[in-house]
Amino acid sequence: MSEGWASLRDVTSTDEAEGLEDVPGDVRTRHAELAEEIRGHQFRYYVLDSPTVSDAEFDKLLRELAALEERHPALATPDSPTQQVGGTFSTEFTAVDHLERMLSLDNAFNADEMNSWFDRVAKEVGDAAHYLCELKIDGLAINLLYRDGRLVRGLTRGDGRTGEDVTLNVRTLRDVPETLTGTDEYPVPKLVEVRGEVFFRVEDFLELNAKQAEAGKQVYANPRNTAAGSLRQKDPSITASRKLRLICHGLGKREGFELDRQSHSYEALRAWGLPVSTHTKVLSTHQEVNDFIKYWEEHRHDAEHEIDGIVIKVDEVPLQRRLGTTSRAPRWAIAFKYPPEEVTTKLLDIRVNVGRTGRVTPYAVVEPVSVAGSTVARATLHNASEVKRKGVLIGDRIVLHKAGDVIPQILGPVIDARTGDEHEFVMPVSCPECGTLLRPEKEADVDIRCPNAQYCPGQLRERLDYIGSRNALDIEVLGYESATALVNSAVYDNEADLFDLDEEKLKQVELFRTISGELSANGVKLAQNLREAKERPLWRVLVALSIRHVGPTAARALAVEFGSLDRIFSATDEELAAAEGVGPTIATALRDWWAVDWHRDVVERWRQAGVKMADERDESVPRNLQGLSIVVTGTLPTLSRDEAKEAIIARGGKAVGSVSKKTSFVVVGDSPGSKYDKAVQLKVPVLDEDGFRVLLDQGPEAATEIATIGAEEA
Ligand SMILES: NC(=O)c1ccc[n+]([C@@H]2O[C@H](COP(=O)([O-])OP(=O)(O)OC[C@H]3O[C@@H](n4cnc5c(N)ncnc54)[C@H](O)[C@@H]3O)[C@@H](O)[C@H]2O)c1
Ligand SMILES: [Zn+2]
Repeated sequence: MSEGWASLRDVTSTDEAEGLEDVPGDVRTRHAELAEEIRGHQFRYYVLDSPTVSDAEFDKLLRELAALEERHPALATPDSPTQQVGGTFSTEFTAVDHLERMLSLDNAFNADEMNSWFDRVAKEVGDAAHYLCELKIDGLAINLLYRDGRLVRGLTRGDGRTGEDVTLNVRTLRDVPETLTGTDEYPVPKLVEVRGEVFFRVEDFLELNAKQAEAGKQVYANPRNTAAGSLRQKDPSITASRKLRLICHGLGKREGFELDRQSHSYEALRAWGLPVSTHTKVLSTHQEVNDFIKYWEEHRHDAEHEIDGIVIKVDEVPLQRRLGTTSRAPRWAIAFKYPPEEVTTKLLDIRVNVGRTGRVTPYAVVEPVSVAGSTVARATLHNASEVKRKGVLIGDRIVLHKAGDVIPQILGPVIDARTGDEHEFVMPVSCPECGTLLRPEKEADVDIRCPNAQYCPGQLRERLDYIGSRNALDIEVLGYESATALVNSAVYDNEADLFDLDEEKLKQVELFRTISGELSANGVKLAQNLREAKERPLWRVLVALSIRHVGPTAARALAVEFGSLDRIFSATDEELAAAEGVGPTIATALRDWWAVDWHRDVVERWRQAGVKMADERDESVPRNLQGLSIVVTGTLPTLSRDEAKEAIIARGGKAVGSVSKKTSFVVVGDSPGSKYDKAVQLKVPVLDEDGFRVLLDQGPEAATEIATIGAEEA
């Protein structure tokens, strides 16, 4: 069990005899410094809505403090941040006392800490508890006081005893009713303090930022702090202009009614006309709770708002009373916190990279940092103007964001952490790989490129690496390392040479040679792979040519429509435009590409080497999926994802990537993830592989009959 967590709850019941004067001086100093630093962060977070460290770093400081106090319990005086509800209040607002204290929550960061909490609950009240599991909304806490069903006050949490009066602001939220309704079962109460969270839905936050950007204003860094800043406005009309939302998750002082389950109080809240979460569940076993935690960790971004964890509460109010509270948090609840998605780290350098199409993009090298469960050392910056827009300097402390599998992103600098030693990034004027002067392709382009496509080693390497990728010819041995070695060797000048690489030639490349001068196992494999790759379907060959805008989707469409490379390159603009998903941009790109001499030479040399440049069209395949959009997700039992897509396109359908109302069918295999959930939510017909085969063979009507829709399937 973690020490920090234990101390948060155990300090009051300890019987250690050490007094404050017995604590070594250096420990006392460290404790005082740490406490001071924490208070500073709390002030910036709660009062200024502008923290300078990430939540994860803040939590780490708090835990360090708690660990000191566990070793030296005398340090845990009532004014220590470990013993208090975190906040404070600003003089901008009138300070008003809560009728009943607002508390914080204790945290669990892993399964062990969760188990310790379960054990503790069981020890106090036996195993009888039900667990109310909720999303931990990343917003700011609010306390609404209703007297005889009328809203009389809205307070921020403040220090838990006293909050800031934000009644006028709260009144502008459309989720906050002025008067409560009631039902027979839950009549309007005489008095109730309602606790909830004010937040931005992700969608609304992005919209707000889009508007800011459009108006040329600074975008907001994160929804939580923006929500806090939006609510705590002197001018309520500003609050009113933001789409702030509310979800209620508890009660404070109450008069004139009694409820024996926390979950019943949510029914009451709903009956009174207050919003509660639809994701809440009452569960009875530890396993179920752990599954809930795990489920939401994987589906963290499926909620309409940001979440930073799960809150687990003992549902029975009498048991809650028996468990009681510490000075800062209830013992009957715990917050399971997920790994942070936002951290701060140091921006060590900004370098540039030359891409497959010559685009030169800056990227950030950062001090390695753990975020969203993986270690990040690099982040993309897209282009020079983005570096400017973000306002980051080399040497800055920066805020880094990473969600799930998405590429890490720099949000901006921590201005207050600047020392004066930082310096501006300057975009190079010439290509770092070949020295050619960089320039935008067209005057208005933000991107600058190396125009030396035929000889730039950077571009050659990136293109060759791409040729080997799963998107293109799918050649296992042809990865970044092989591509680099080939480009640096005498046997490869450009793509034209690719299919001439046989055993003899590969033996001349150091990477593919053993110490005794033989061809290595990888070399043998590469030669073999290249021979096999000559038989790949047309769309893969087309992708391998690295024509701008012609990725797998467009290439598949072109292959189905025209059947051969010759026909694609000799098609008129009208003919190209008639192909599903092929627009004028792609038509122009194809034409521009073909106009370059050495490009045509590549095609010619590949042809001579025996690369198949046409698909045999199987006329027996019916075009029975025309006009349909089909999503394939998860692992199908026998078909690969690519095979499934090819089958769809061959029949005139569209294989699309994301589920929307316009999707005709969603084909799901094992572990389908959020696309399946979305299909259920939007009531899009869902097929398994068998159903998919019916769709391919017999068409949409037959498939609709056997599809499952919405909640029909468990
Ligand atoms: N970055 C900084 O400088 C800085 C400074 C201070 C605090 N913080 C961050 O603020 C948080 C600490 O604040 P805290 O004391 O409010 O603790 P907390 O946010 O960990 O938990 C308590 C709060 O969770 C909220 N909550 C959300 N969903 C809930 C639900 N379903 N049920 C019950 N409560 C729910 C409540 O408003 C409650 O007050 C930490 O995440 C900490 O990192 C950061
Ligand atoms: Zn170059």
